[in-house]
Amino acid sequence: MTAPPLDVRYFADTLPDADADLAFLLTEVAWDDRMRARRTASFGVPYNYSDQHYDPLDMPSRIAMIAARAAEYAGHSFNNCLANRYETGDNTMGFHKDSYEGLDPASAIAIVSLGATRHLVFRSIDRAYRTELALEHGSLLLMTHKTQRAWTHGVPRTASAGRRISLTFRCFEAGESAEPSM
Ligand SMILES: O=C(O)CCC(=O)C(=O)O
Ligand SMILES: [Fe+2]
Repeated sequence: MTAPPLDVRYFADTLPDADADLAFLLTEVAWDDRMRARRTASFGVPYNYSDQHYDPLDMPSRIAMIAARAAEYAGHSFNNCLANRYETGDNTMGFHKDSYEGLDPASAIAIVSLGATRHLVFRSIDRAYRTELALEHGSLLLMTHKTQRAWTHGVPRTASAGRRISLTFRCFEAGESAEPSM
């Protein structure tokens, strides 16, 4: 048996001003407390994520600049940013596949990381294979649709990890999420 291809690309040090980006996100964002495992926020087109609905919200210019940066690496633009705030190593994300419902199937999903390094663990759908990537401050990871079909991913608990924020960028087709708000 061989592991399915893990179609991801990792880039270190992609942001010119990562420390200021982190400071901005910590202080200027209205974080949502509806999820138990971590806090979230959504910018751009409306989004239904993990059973929660997020209304449309203009991207602040600092986030729009990071989206533009991610677009340079991905080769296409992004119109939603779902931010995750992990206050300590006890904040986690369980294994899941990112849904491509409403997304351009040819687009990538980008994860920009700020703050403490956390590991993104990938597990093949048949659970036979496991691999992980350290997501460092200022890094960018691109994942394709193919990756979501063959692997799940998650951010496990990490003893004594410091604060981390991830910005996940998605490209919804026609600027609309799968289930537009009424
Ligand atoms: O925080 C991370 O790096 C993982 C984010 C993620 O997988 C997601 O938002 O779907
Ligand atoms: Fe994900």
